[in-house]
Amino acid sequence: MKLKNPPVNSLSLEMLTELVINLEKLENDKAVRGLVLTSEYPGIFSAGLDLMEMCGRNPAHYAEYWKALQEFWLKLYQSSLVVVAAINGASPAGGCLMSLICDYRILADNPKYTIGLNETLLGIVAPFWFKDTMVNTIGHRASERALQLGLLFPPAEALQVGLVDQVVPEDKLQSTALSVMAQWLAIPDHARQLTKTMMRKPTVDHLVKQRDADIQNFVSFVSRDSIQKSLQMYLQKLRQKKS
Ligand SMILES: CC/C=C\C/C=C\C/C=C\C/C=C/C(=O)SCCNC(=O)CCNC(=O)[C@H](O)C(C)(C)COP(=O)(O)OP(=O)(O)OC[C@H]1O[C@@H](n2cnc3c(N)ncnc32)[C@H](O)[C@@H]1OP(=O)(O)O
Repeated sequence: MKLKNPPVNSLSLEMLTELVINLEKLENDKAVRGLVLTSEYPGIFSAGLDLMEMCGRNPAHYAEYWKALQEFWLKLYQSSLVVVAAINGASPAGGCLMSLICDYRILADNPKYTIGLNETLLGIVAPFWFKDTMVNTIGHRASERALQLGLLFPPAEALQVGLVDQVVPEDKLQSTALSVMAQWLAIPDHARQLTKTMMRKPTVDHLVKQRDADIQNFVSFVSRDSIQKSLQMYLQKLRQKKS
């Protein structure tokens, strides 16, 4: 599946909705057992959540957006398919989250392709289920440091901390993803799927129990004037980068 939402594959409401629909289609297709997730635009895997969905909108929109994000996370994290992320570009914040909920992560070796949950750099806080997903991958101490500092790891460091499973030359990314997929598909589906469910259930249950409260938290947090100001300033900085 190639992510295709120009210019930076941000996770807009429309993109999240389409991703869920496409995942459902693939899961319902008995001929499909695995999925390689990559970007149509080498250089950018995903810029994460769409900042335009979180700026200057009304509370009902924020709630709808957050619910769609939760839905996407729940769908992909619990997918019965083998999901391999072939990360062919920068993967900050929500882009990193999307990689973390796959089963295996391969990052192309390019110093510009950084990955991490950098929310604090924007003056916002990674929600508990982003944090849980990261802790499940790299452990508590490394997550605490990465989250507080909003670290974006270049490939060698991402590998060292365990944020990705493999770093390969850019021209070997797709072939590596296919051989990893073959290895995972050699395992009987039912045993692998039940194991995945068992490993992920506590984290899923944590969000499911708190879903409505989490939406309310997001809406009140993102509606604050101070947060709106931080996000606007961050967007402005991104735009000024060009001039
Ligand atoms: C108590 C807690 C309770 C509840 C929790 C509450 C809040 C927590 C909320 C949310 C968690 C947030 C998660 C996120 O994912 S936020 C998004 C974070 N993303 C980033 O920081 C990445 C920003 N982008 C970049 O660094 C670069 O764009 C990138 C490296 C991806 C690509 O660089 P490049 O030089 O190729 O392109 P640019 O010129 O920078 O960008 C082109 C164009 O795209 C716009 N853009 C970039 N990123 C985003 C984005 N995430 N959303 C929307 N738009 C984006 C950028 O402004 C440019 O636009 P324009 O100038 O108009 O062409």
